[in-house]
Amino acid sequence: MITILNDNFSQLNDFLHRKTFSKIFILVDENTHEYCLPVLLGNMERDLGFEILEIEAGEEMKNIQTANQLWEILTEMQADRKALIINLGGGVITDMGGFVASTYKRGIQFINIPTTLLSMCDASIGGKTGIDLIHYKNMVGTFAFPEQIFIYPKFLGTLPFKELRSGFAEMLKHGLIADKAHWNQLTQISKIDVEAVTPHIQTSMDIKQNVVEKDFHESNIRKTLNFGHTIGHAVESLCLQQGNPILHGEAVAMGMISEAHLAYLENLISEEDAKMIIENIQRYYPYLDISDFKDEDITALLLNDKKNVDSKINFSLLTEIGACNYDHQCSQKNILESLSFYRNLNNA
Ligand SMILES: NC(=O)c1ccc[n+]([C@@H]2O[C@H](COP(=O)([O-])OP(=O)(O)OC[C@H]3O[C@@H](n4cnc5c(N)ncnc54)[C@H](O)[C@@H]3O)[C@@H](O)[C@H]2O)c1
Ligand SMILES: O=C(O)C(=O)C[C@@H](O)[C@H](O)[C@H](O)COP(=O)(O)O
Ligand SMILES: [Zn+2]
Repeated sequence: MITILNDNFSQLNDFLHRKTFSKIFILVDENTHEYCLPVLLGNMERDLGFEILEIEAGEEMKNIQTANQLWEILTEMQADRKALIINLGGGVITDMGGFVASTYKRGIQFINIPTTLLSMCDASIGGKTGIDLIHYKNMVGTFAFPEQIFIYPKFLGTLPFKELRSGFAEMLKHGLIADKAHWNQLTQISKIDVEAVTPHIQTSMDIKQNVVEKDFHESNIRKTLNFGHTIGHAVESLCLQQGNPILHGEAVAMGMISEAHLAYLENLISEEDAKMIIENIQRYYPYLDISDFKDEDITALLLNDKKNVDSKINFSLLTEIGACNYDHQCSQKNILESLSFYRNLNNA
């Protein structure tokens, strides 16, 4: 269940009082500790005891070493099966905290309080938890629903612009795969800022939740939420491997451009639609230099995508603006052409 919080967080206090938790752990990173924790603690009723778990910020922390440290701390603090983890942060915190909670003592309860645009509209919803393996994105994880998701849009007030823009990419994705009107409204935004994006958060959350309700375990339609991620994740992984991480939404924006062109090459959408989608995404996102990455390096990662079966690369591609297929296999020639199309945008 998703709740938009009042300014006094009364729904959160009600939830915490209704259920009896043996201990409450609040997972934060250094930035959500500084900017969001004081707001949460200022509104949480005093009789509720808690412990703070803090990790460094960034995708590089979403790994087994961090998970292990958190499992060890929970053990040292004698967290039992009635303990609760509150994930207060962006997608790294909700993915990591959800993973740690869903595996510790075979699963304890957790709630998500997302603090980035990306985690409000996407990562905190749907129960995909996980960590990266070496540089491979989200290779180890669980499907585990949070008990509740509490949204407080005012947290966005301290979010850096690049992070806001990163989350906007997943919102654009929601419009492209499922709701043309959402896409049309988002693309009317000339400057991404909190004021412009906030009115669209609810629609974007609803799109994600609707898809997840139909297919929690990603057997079919949930794969559409992976549009832009097949190529996007490969590029994000390579950047992570180089020690030069990019933001998830920046990778998804790049992936959506390549995959929109790929959908055109595969005769799924018209050239005109592909061009319109690509030009709009380019309005918001600077060109991402992938010239260092060889086709073989990208293809090797595509071959490990989680949607693949029998060593065949399964794409989720647009069939129109507002609709997306899945399990679509493309010719190798078209995949490589979509990458070279992206590289050439630099000179266009
Ligand atoms: N599970 C899912 O369904 C799902 C969906 C999309 C993305 N993801 C994952 O989410 C991650 C990306 O999430 P993200 O973009 O939220 O990144 P993030 O968690 O790294 O947060 C981005 C940055 O903003 C800081 N921050 C967070 N809230 C803030 C605030 N209110 N004020 C100031 N700074 C703040 C963080 O400390 C961090 O430095 C990736 O690992 C991606 O794979 C998961
Ligand atoms: O919730 C989903 O399903 C998604 O695919 C949403 C994506 O935006 C998100 O990045 C997700 O973590 C990708 O999952 P993965 O299974 O490709 O790792
Ligand atoms: Zn994503």
